[in-house]
Amino acid sequence: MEILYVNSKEEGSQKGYEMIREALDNGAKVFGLATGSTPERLYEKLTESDVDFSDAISVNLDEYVGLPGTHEQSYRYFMEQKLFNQKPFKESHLPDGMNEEQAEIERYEAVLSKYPVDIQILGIGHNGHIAFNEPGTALDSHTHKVALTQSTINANKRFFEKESDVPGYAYTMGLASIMKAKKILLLAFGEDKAEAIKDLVTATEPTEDIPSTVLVNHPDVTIIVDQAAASLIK
Ligand SMILES: N[C@@H]1[C@@H](O)[C@H](O)[C@@H](COP(=O)(O)O)O[C@@H]1O
Repeated sequence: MEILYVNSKEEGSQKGYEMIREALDNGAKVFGLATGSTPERLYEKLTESDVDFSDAISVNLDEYVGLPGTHEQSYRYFMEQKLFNQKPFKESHLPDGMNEEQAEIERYEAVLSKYPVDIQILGIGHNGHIAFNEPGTALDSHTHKVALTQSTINANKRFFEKESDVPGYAYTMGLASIMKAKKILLLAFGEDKAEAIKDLVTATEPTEDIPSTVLVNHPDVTIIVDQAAASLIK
């Protein structure tokens, strides 16, 4: 696990941008994408550049259950606004929050088998969740439906008018699905991520209590942290 210390979100987003470009230049075809505030600046940098994803495929980590892709808080809508409208991919895949559970799990697993991820961008939740894999998720999990924890609902309610509007469930790639990516790039910015980063980088083996620790066994993980997120490990 390589840790890249940067001074700011801006510098970290620039580094992330460079790594994505490098992957593309080196022939990466499938990009695993994440939502949330963490990769926003990185996506902005991609949209401002001359990068061309028209031969590439994107697959996203997760989606809220019950929100159609046209809903402003859906992750599909987020990706369209932040990246896809400006930089279209040949195909962009996200879980479909409106599809029935079993059908959606099967459909998305087929997508992931068809398109193995070359480079996966990840953020991290306060409780160490990655994608929507909450503490207690099996380390060998694949795409599944998850009940969001109160901690995650609290963190995400800022995007909704009121807390009761936050969906209680999501479809998410599992921890084993994420581990299949050839390369993983986890970004964390801000003091509120310091605890989660400490839990991750001090872990010696994976534990279900802290989903991010599954990454300890991945051969190619880079973590980009700003000073605030690194404040408990430096
Ligand atoms: N499902 C997403 C995660 O993929 C994301 O990493 C996390 C952190 O979000 P933020 O980057 O806004 O802190 O939030 C959500 O729960």
